[in-house]
Amino acid sequence: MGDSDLLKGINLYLVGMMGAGKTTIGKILAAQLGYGFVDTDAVIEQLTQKSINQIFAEEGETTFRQIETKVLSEVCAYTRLAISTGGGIVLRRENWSYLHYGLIVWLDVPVEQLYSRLAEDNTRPLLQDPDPIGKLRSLLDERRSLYAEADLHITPHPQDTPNAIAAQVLEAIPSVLKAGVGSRE
Ligand SMILES: Nc1ncnc2c1ncn2[C@@H]1O[C@H](COP(=O)(O)OP(=O)(O)O)[C@@H](O)[C@H]1O
Ligand SMILES: O=C(O)C1=C[C@@H](OP(=O)(O)O)[C@@H](O)[C@H](O)C1
Ligand SMILES: [Mg+2]
Repeated sequence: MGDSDLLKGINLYLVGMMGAGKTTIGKILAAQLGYGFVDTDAVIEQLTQKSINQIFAEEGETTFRQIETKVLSEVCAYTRLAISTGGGIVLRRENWSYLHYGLIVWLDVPVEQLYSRLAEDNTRPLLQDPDPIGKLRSLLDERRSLYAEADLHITPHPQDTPNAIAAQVLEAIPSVLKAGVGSRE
């Protein structure tokens, strides 16, 4: 069953750290809203025909960030999408001008949990570091105040399933819509 009128067609953007569950929960939210689903990393991989690891290794993070901004600038022109972003989308000020066309949701998950989810995962180039937990901590320190610019701040409990977290997001949406989100005023 789709809750298609909840957001009145406005896009929903998930932001937050690597491993927060943006890709996983974005898919569930899209289905529940009756929206399309877009993952900016997946679009970047399709467009370049390279994995995120390959782009970082062969072209560097700056080029990745340029492509990410281009993809976001194009995706934001559509409506009725749930969009899972990459964890670093908040870094470029220009990206906020696109994100703010929609409702921005921060999935705020503790570093220990991010680490336990990603410890065996080698698809996050920024975590290919001798001290991945320290790296997660320092990235979160740099980004916390940026994530906090989101319209909605969700702090799931460690044992919450993706479905339960999606339900928390849907439940919280009406309260923030009253604040005029999506109107760019
Ligand atoms: N609520 C959750 N509980 C347990 N595992 C989760 C949860 N959300 C995501 N995961 C797992 O954590 C990993 C990272 O999730 P992902 O959706 O790719 O995060 P992100 O896109 O934010 O980096 C995946 O293996 C996913 O299955
Ligand atoms: O936090 C980051 O800077 C990044 C997060 C990744 O996406 P996820 O947040 O979906 O893991 C991906 O965009 C890239 O590896 C960089
Ligand atoms: Mg992701």
